[in-house]
Amino acid sequence: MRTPVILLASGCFNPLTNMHLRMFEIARDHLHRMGQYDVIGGVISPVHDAYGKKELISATHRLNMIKLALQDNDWVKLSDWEAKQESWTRTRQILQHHQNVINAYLKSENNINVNEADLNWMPDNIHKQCGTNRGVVVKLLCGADLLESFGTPGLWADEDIEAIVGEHGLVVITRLNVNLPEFIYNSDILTKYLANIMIVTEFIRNEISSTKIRRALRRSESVKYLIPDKVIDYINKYSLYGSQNTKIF
Ligand SMILES: Nc1ncnc2c1ncn2[C@@H]1O[C@H](COP(=O)(O)OP(=O)(O)OP(=O)(O)O)[C@@H](O)[C@H]1O
Ligand SMILES: O=C(O)c1ccc[n+]([C@@H]2O[C@H](COP(=O)([O-])O)[C@@H](O)[C@H]2O)c1
Repeated sequence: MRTPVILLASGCFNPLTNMHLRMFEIARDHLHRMGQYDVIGGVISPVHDAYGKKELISATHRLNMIKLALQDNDWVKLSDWEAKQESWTRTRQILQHHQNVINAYLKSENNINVNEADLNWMPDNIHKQCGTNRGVVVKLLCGADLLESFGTPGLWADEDIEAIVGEHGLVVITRLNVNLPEFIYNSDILTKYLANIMIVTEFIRNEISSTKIRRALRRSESVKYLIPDKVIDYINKYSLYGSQNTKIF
């Protein structure tokens, strides 16, 4: 029997790009082709404002843009749990929270109090898709650069990396200039849990990044077809990313 999986992408989404949405599609295709997993949902979890990364705009705006971008998406949902915590939360805790909540909910057959915020990111027809006996695994969906950041000294705790890879698992999308097999080979922890790391090769190479989108916006260059139209309208409306009086349609 296939294991039900939710793919969770945590990051800045500053702003959300078409590549963020595409990551979910290619990861789901890949996992289904492998035959071992049943991807029952996708979750986008934008980072808390307190993460404090340069140029990070408020979570309110980032959440609103994701909501607009997902309006026509029938399987990827927004989770605002991380962004609404008191402060920044480690990725390990985010994965654990989502996995615990969904499994408790499934076991209880609706009889526990799940708060509104958590109901919002759960897949539609979750009971039908999973029944009560099949535990859902929440896997971290990320790009190769995020995996590479595991090697930045002092950034991630070793025990967190071990829990993320060992208890959840990674689905990693290739990115230009990152040699994933070599990076994994050089890490003892990653090699130990190799079976839990799925590498998804994006053959239709595409280097859209939020950094490049912000740069284009600052320079009044068009970002159409790189981010969803509704997100462009929102950026225009609130003059985000230095886009005042610019032509970004
Ligand atoms: N072009 C891409 N290819 C593969 N993965 C990507 C790509 N763009 C973003 N991602 C992944 O999406 C997740 C969320 O990323 P994030 O919001 O930090 O996007 P980003 O575009 O890399 O941001 P920034 O340019 O601001 O650093 C991360 O796991 C990141 O690796
Ligand atoms: O959990 C950790 O220890 C941890 C350490 C560094 C980064 N992260 C997460 O990694 C995500 C991407 O960060 P960044 O800086 O690459 O945009 C963001 O969601 C952070 O919360 C998480």
